[in-house]
Amino acid sequence: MSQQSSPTVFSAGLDIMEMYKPKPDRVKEFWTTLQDVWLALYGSSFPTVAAINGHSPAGGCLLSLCCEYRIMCPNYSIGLNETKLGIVAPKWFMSSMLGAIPYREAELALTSGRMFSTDEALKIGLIDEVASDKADAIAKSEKFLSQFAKIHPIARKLTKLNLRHSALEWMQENKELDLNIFISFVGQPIVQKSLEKYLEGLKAKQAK
Ligand SMILES: CC/C=C\C/C=C\CCCC/C=C/C(=O)SCCNC(=O)CCNC(=O)[C@H](O)C(C)(C)COP(=O)(O)OP(=O)(O)OC[C@H]1O[C@@H](n2cnc3c(N)ncnc32)[C@H](O)[C@@H]1OP(=O)(O)O
Repeated sequence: MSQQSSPTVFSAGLDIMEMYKPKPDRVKEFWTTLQDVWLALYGSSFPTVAAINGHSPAGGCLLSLCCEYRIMCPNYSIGLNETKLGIVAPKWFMSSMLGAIPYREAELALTSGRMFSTDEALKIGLIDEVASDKADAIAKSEKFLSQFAKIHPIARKLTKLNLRHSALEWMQENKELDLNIFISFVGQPIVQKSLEKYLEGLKAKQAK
């Protein structure tokens, strides 16, 4: 459950203003912080559930994909919509999605930057359950977690971390490479132009 300033947003993803005209003194910290959050959450030895009580685009969707189980409230949207911004979901965003939905669904979703409604997300397996509201999402999360009381904690932890091993190992070994890809990618004029257009679209939507 994220504690957000907007009651209808679980997480709006990365701050686009950090990628639009990025400041050289901030960009490294920005990206390595995200890498570290992913490593900590995706690689957590604890069982994790995302109670998604709001829209969850891109980085927001990624946060939920780090968890083993996703419960979402109705009438929100979720997905890795990066291509809609003219950017590319990094390899580890993609592998997080592939841990939840079949390759074919992921390919269609990622290439089109599709955002799914709660019901659509349930249908493809991007979320595991629908909750009627925030309290129900918390109750369902507790129910999911309580099943592990009967499972040996070391057996559960090693099983989870073995399943996630190759993605985690890739990141641990390639943090610097991944950072350099990010910096050179967002620095391209064509990418900056796309982000500018996307931001204009957000502002125009808000002005309506
Ligand atoms: C080979 C190459 C390999 C690798 C490439 C490397 C790197 C590139 C990949 C980087 C990965 C990126 C991940 C991301 O997370 S990108 C961010 C994606 N997020 C979005 O698209 C969300 C956009 N926002 C919305 O859809 C809506 O705002 C939302 C969240 C549904 C809420 O809607 P609503 O309540 O109606 O609010 P408004 O739309 O009116 O927005 C209010 C206000 O917030 C600003 N805003 C919204 N989201 C963001 C954001 N993510 N960053 C910055 N600002 C945001 C919006 O513009 C409004 O601002 P204002 O100042 O006008 O109040």
